[in-house]
Amino acid sequence: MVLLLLLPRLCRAHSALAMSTATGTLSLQQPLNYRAGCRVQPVDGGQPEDVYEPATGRVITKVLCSGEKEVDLAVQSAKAAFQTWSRTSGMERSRVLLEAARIIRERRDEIATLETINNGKSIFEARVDIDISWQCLEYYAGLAGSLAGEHIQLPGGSFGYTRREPLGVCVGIGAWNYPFQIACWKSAPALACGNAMVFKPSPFTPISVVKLAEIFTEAGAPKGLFNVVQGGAATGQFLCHHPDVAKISFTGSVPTGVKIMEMAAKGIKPVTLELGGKSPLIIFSDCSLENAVNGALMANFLTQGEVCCNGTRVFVERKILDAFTKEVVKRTQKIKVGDPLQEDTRMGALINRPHLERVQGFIKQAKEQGAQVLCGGDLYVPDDPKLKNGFYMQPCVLGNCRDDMTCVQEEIFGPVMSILPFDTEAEVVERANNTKFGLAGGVFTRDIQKAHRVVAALKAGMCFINNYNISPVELPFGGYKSSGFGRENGRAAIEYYSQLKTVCVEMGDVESVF
Ligand SMILES: NC(=O)c1ccc[n+]([C@@H]2O[C@H](COP(=O)([O-])OP(=O)(O)OC[C@H]3O[C@@H](n4cnc5c(N)ncnc54)[C@H](O)[C@@H]3O)[C@@H](O)[C@H]2O)c1
Ligand SMILES: C[N+](C)(C)CCCC=O
Repeated sequence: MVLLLLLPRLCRAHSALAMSTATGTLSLQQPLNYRAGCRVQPVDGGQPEDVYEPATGRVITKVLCSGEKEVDLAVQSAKAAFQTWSRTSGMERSRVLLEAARIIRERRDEIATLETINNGKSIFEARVDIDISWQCLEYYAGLAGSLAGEHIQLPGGSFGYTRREPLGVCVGIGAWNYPFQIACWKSAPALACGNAMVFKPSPFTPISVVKLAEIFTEAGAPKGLFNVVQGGAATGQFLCHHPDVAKISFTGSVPTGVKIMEMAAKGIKPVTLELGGKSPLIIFSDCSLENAVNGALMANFLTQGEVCCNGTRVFVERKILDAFTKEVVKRTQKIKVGDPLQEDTRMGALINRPHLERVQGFIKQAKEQGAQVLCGGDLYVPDDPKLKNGFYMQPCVLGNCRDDMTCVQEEIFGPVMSILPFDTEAEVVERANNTKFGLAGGVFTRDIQKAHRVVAALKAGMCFINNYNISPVELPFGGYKSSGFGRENGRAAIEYYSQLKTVCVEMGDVESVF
């Protein structure tokens, strides 16, 4: 049965999906832009682009890319909302964020289902993403009421104080791997600080973020506080160049990050860049092997390996190389690939056909360069006929890798783990840092001094000891080197969505030097 949603303009009602939505059945016709508290069709823009369900390869809707006029309308809508929102107290903002968090929690399954259908990740994981999303809103709701400056005493009873003020209209540009979560990681601190936002998701995953926009409105946010424009590079450029935009927060690839920074430089706009990675995971022989194997799987195979902070360079101390490799291969072969809406599936479909082919190309090149495929790497065609055009592959473990191979140097953004033996701590730290990236890193060992020594030496923004890829929203997340700068989550993100005003107050007479 095809579920057809013909709801052209949805200003009040939240558009609930039937929870029985199954793989291969969803078809959407709702507008995907959101402005001034309503779903709207863009007033200008280019050709519609197909939006896929990766699990089946079906087109589920078309996205209309917003042009310059639509982008301007969205920015003006945000600017108007900013006038009122920026004057509210932190406690008032907190209430809206808490209510939005509550609604997300209530609609967890519905949003997770949409995310799974549009992204291809398993429903099991999508639910975790939605949990992290509402937790993020709750966390910044908690901080909103305590945002404050300081009071500084000066000579003669004079004093100064600082005010933490919002920036204005912030732009969020997202990648396709965590569509809803990325939008929450950006909007929650932005709105908590008193900003308004225009968000542009990836054109591959345009759907779930509009749900977030509806939820903010339903939670009591002023109309226009959170707007959505759709499209790719051209739409993103209109946003970045817009003179009324105060800040750009970007999640995506390094090459696009460079372009974003160049555009932002022209307008002296601050940027947060959450970019790619090729992170090291270091397994010492004194680790718990079971935990290390679990950690390596977590570091490589969530969301079909399409995760920025994945620990894809797995350095294993030679003494345990065989035991670790044997176990990791055995466990990888057991990962259930298939229909992402099935409860027991643990790996769904990659985002689209070109990306699947790109990942396959990396594996082919790895073999040509001397790597050994220890398991997986082939395309996977599920038995279910409705899934036969989906974008599946078997998770892959590569052995016999060297640091100079392309599979070890470049971000593959797919389910491909490279195993690299090492002998000493000094050697592995040097090799781990020998990369242009610096997003994350991990260490497995029972030696607590060694663990802290090694993470201190890693040139990476997010380090894990004896775990990998967990995401408490209380912890700042972001990169070193080419993986970007600025931080999302934690108290640190407040710095990137606010500015400090200093007020100097004279309590005596002015002593003029003239
Ligand atoms: N560090 C992080 O937190 C994080 C999180 C998720 C993904 N990523 C990275 O994202 C990449 C994969 O995502 P992707 O393929 O969507 O990246 P991408 O750079 O192709 O696109 C990201 C976003 O930028 C937009 N865009 C593209 N060109 C633009 C331009 N010239 N001006 C303005 N906007 C433009 C896209 O439409 C999309 O919304 C990987 O490298 C991954 O590591 C990083
Ligand atoms: C939630 N994770 C797994 C830490 C991923 C964060 C976003 C990176 O792509």
